[in-house]
Amino acid sequence: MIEIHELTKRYGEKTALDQLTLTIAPGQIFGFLGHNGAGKSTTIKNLVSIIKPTSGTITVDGLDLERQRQAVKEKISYVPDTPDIFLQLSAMEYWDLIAAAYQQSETALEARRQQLVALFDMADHAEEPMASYSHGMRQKAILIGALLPDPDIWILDEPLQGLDPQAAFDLKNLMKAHAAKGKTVIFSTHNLDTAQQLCDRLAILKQGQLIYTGSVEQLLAQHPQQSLEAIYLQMAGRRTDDHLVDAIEGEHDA
Ligand SMILES: Nc1ncnc2c1ncn2[C@@H]1O[C@H](COP(=O)(O)OP(=O)(O)OP(=O)(O)O)[C@@H](O)[C@H]1O
Repeated sequence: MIEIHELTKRYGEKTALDQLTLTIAPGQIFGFLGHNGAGKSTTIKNLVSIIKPTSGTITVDGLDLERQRQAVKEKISYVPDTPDIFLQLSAMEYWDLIAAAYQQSETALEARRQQLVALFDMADHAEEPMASYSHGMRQKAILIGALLPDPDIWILDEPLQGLDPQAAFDLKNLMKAHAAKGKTVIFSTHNLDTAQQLCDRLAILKQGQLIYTGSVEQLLAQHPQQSLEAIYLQMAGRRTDDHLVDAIEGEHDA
């Protein structure tokens, strides 16, 4: 169980996250939605303790993230919002680095690595430097590294970004299987279809504030006859009409 209590993050005068309070139970796929700059990555970076909150607390299975950071980190794997890291390493060197950080059986890690490499079709590229990879290949290499130790909580910042349809399909199935085992998957996305397909619960953020938390089904039931896209755009406070598009492109058929 993850409990976020009144989490606030300020950058100078800018409040990126404002008193966020949320509970995320095990056995769920939990999605963060929000426009650019809404505070999704800020929430995620606090959860994986890459940044420190200005105020507020996070506990994971009763452990306080601030005071018991190492114990919490061992429960979590993280995919950052950009895969452009450790580019001088080959994927194999990067995975070795990750594996060494976890106190797990080498045989089990190696078996899981081989399965993930086969699934994401990365065997032919594993020895090449990640600098030579396409965006999607880097994303796959980072994903394999994050999923290798298989901790209870996966925290994935826009994990489907840049993946080909096969890899996206496989990752979505891995996420569902992890949650079905009673574990936790937290991710952010801009893709509403993906959110609808995957999320047991979602949180919608707007300018650092939580404006909705609940299931997609509950949200749709509160707004009968409307698509998730229309509901989301209204809640996030943006236009759903076309007058700015028309101003650029002229009248068009929808
Ligand atoms: N290091 C930083 N310094 C100053 N402001 C920051 C910093 N990181 C984020 N912000 C600001 O905090 C706010 C929230 O940013 P965040 O990256 O969490 O948004 P996001 O919802 O993940 O957006 P996106 O969908 O574009 O990735 C934005 O206004 C952003 O400009």
